[in-house]
Amino acid sequence: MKAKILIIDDEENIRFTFESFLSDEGYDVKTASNYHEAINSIGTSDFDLIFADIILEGKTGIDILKKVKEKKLACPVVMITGAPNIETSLDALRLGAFDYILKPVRQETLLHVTEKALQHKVLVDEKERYRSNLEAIFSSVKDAIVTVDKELIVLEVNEATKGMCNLSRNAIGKPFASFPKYCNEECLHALEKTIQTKQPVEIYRLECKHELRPHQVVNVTTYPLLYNKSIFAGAVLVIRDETHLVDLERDMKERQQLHNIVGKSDKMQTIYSLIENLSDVQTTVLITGESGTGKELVAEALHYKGGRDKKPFVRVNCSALSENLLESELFGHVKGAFTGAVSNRVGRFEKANGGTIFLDEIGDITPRTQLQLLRVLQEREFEKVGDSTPIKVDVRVIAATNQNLKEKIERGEFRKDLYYRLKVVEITLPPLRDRREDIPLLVNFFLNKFNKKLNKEITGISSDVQKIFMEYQWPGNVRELEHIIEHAFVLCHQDTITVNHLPPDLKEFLGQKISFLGDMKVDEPKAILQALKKTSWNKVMAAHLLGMSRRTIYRKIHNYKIKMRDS
Ligand SMILES: Nc1ncnc2c1ncn2[C@@H]1O[C@H](COP(=O)(O)OP(=O)(O)OP(=O)(O)O)[C@@H](O)[C@H]1O
Repeated sequence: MKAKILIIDDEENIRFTFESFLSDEGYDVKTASNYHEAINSIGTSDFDLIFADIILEGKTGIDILKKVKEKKLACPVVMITGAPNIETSLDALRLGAFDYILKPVRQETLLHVTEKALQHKVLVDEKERYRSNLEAIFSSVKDAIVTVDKELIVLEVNEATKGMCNLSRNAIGKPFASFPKYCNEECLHALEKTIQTKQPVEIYRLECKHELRPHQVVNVTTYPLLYNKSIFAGAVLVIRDETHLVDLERDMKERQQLHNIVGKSDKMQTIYSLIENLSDVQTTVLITGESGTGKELVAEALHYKGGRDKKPFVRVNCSALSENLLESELFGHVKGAFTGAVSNRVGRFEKANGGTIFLDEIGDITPRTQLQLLRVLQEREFEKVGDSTPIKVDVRVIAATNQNLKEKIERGEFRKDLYYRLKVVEITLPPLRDRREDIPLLVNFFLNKFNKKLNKEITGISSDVQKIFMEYQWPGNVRELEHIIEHAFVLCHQDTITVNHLPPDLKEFLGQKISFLGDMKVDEPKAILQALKKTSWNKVMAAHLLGMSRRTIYRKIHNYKIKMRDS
């Protein structure tokens, strides 16, 4: 764009000469013959440079200069002056004029000054842009920022500091230490340390004990303030409010449920955080864990807590179908693709477009399906059975298995490349016996569920039942607990579930435990042997039945020289 220049002079020949010299050089030139005309032009147009005669019928070029400064315009002003007025021109320089040129004006001088002034304007504009960007950042960030000089005098304070520390811009120019801070002043000490050592200081999760914001927790950082990258000039204090995050973490720690998953143990808190971190990213997730631990619930939570929740969640049980049927179920088929394919069929991948496909029991798929799946994961496209047209889909894949896929890989039954594609992130659900503290919560959850479903008013379980639940091994995990409570609901016609309402297995468990403990007093090796036989030689379960620790049973088996079935 052409630079815009204004010439202000009451002498027509000067205006004419300047205009023709500068227009010839490609500048956009306007002229004004007196002060009022000039002020009018300045008010209506943005100039990159102004030439103003020192003497202007009743006014001076200095008046023009003052007006430009008053309006905070960035354009340089060059004075045009005759020899007797040099003094005035020097005054003008002191007042901020960029330069002056002497009459009679030579063309080269004019062009040279013009070029210099315009270059200067470019630099000033650049600096101003930089400054206003910084200012915008400084005032818009949510962190409180304070800068101080080496004497701890406040140089700058941003908006956020008012809310967090009750410190406003009135503090500028005054000692930082002189303000009532209503807090433990740890930030002041951090600043003092940075001033002394010229090193940054970081305080993580500081409770500032602020009288006006009693729960406030902040991260405090101080940095040395360097001019020209090396001259130490003071320090910057940055305070980040972490209160919300700390509250959130506290809530998460006490969380008892996420979506339909129930549990408050630490193990479940870890699972909840994983789900929340993964719900909005599109990575493939492999969910592992014993049968009945809630893998499908986790898959649903990942889908419904993320951005795909309005799109379909499609579940496929990979073990329920033969290879051919599974293939057509997953990818669809066209009419006539095989005997029985009487019409076109849309596959589950296509149905899940935009949403999530949950491939349950992934460990059971055949090598051919494994290969097809690998291709979908790699290329996000597949073909229907009996058709060669590739179909592109945007589907998030979540897979689950209760099998040990690594062992399957070693046995050559599962593709390693597919395993790694599926297991971008793995969520491993703990068995119920490893999070027994969740059992009472789960029991309540299922009591509520079945009271509603079966229209009953059962309020709790007896202490014997509670004891059994807390000690039983739960090989079927939460599903088994749910079924046992459902079973008890059918038999129970009072307000409390007792041992009589439990299935025979569990009643037996209690009986065994009592009789073993009785035997123990008489003949310990016999009781251990019996417990081992009852539990199919599972030492951990036998120890449990006998109420001893795993280490104790190992030691006693060794001391009594009890022969294990297969040793
Ligand atoms: N943490 C939990 N909170 C509430 N219910 C649960 C929880 N875990 C499992 N369940 C319940 O247990 C049953 C089994 O859960 P789910 O089908 O998700 O387990 P799974 O690990 O996928 O089992 P499988 O490997 O046999 O497919 C469901 O009825 C589910 O609602």
